[in-house]
Amino acid sequence: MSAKVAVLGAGVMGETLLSGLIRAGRRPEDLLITERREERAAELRERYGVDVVSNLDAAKQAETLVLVVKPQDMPDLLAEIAPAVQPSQTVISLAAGITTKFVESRLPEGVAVVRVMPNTPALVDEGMAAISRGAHCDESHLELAESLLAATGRVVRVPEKQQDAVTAISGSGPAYIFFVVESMIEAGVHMGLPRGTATDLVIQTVVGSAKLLRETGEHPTVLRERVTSPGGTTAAAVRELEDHKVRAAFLSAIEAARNRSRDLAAE
Ligand SMILES: NC(=O)C1=CN([C@@H]2O[C@H](COP(=O)(O)OP(=O)(O)OC[C@H]3O[C@@H](n4cnc5c(N)ncnc54)[C@H](OP(=O)(O)O)[C@@H]3O)[C@@H](O)[C@H]2O)C=CC1
Ligand SMILES: O=C(O)[C@@H]1CCC=N1
Repeated sequence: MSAKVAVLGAGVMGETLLSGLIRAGRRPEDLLITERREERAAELRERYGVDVVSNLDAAKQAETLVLVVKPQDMPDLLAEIAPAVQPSQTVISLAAGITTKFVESRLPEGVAVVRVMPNTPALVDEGMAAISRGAHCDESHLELAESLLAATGRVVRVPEKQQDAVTAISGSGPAYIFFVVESMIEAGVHMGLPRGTATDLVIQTVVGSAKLLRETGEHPTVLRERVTSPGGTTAAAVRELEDHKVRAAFLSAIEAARNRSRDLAAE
């Protein structure tokens, strides 16, 4: 068995990981991908110079199998690869809600399974991934998963019982930020700013605020207070956000994502 890494299901997240591995210096000949639709397979072959093979061939040829299909497609994928998977291989699942137990129970006894929750900023090497060990993992399997995910950003280890909450925070999180960005741009346009100007203002404000959080290490409340002059504009805005229960809405939204993650394995 070669040291190949196979990405099974190269949609949004699979391609994000694949492109990160190539940017980090992995040779296309050490990578394999699988795809259901021929036109998508051709596009990826052309873009990255990687071989596209069947799921079964990927399971026969690669030492590491990274499963990146939708949770609902996992049972079929696992049934397809199970006859070829051996305990010497490492299986890394990126699917929301799918537990290591779910994967282990559908593969031969003893296969090491690592559960990962990545996010799409990995496309610009600013990803946040959380990894958890399955029943048959040792340190080497976790280090293998870390080395793959570190190609596209930060990696932390979490107990698997935290993965549904992680999914709701950092997995889905970019969507909440984009929702805020869209809302702020629309507000700017509503007040008469050209759309391009509003977009530039909002994006730089988000990037600058994120850097301020990361580089100062200050609590967000402290940073928000620094923006909030007494009796000023920010205080007027924050009062509206509180009146509209935006904080409570975030709590409910993120709990809904967590609950959805819990339900996904049962579908
Ligand atoms: N998008 C995100 O931000 C994140 C996604 N994830 C997880 O990543 C996984 C993929 O999500 P995402 O990339 O958004 O979804 P996509 O639908 O974009 O990607 C899934 C890909 O897998 C293909 N596929 C499905 N079944 C098979 C199969 N049996 N063999 C080979 N390929 C197959 C799909 O083909 P087809 O188009 O024909 O269905 C599709 O191209 C999910 O489990 C999700 O929970 C995790 C974190 C973040
Ligand atoms: O929406 C989803 O289900 C996936 C998992 C986390 C982000 N996207």
